[in-house]
Amino acid sequence: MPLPKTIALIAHDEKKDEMAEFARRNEAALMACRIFATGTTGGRVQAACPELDVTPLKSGPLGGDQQIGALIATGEVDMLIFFVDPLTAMPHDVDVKALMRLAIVYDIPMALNLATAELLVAGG
Ligand SMILES: O=C(CO)COP(=O)(O)O
Repeated sequence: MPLPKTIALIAHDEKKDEMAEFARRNEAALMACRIFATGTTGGRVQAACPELDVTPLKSGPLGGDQQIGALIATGEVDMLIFFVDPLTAMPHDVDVKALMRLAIVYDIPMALNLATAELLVAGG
């Protein structure tokens, strides 16, 4: 199954290396997609894979999660890959929860860890 046309990529700080490696490993599949990302994540992904079509939004704590939530609500993002750090308290935890809630409300595929993200890009 081909990937959806538009994907959001987000990684908390402790997971950004993992996201950059994930993007590199799956660069061929991601080439077919428009990618939205929170600010710092987008910069890391673009640096790792300069050929990818990455649109960076605001950094997560400054509203980036909410921007991606709005894109899900308007049907402009149809898959979410979000490498969450479960061991660090976040000042914008409510934004993170709101984003996950919208992904559930609009029933888009959502991966919150590497294992699930690999399944999604493999079409599983
Ligand atoms: O905080 C984030 C998601 O909640 C990620 O934001 P950055 O990609 O800007 O670090």
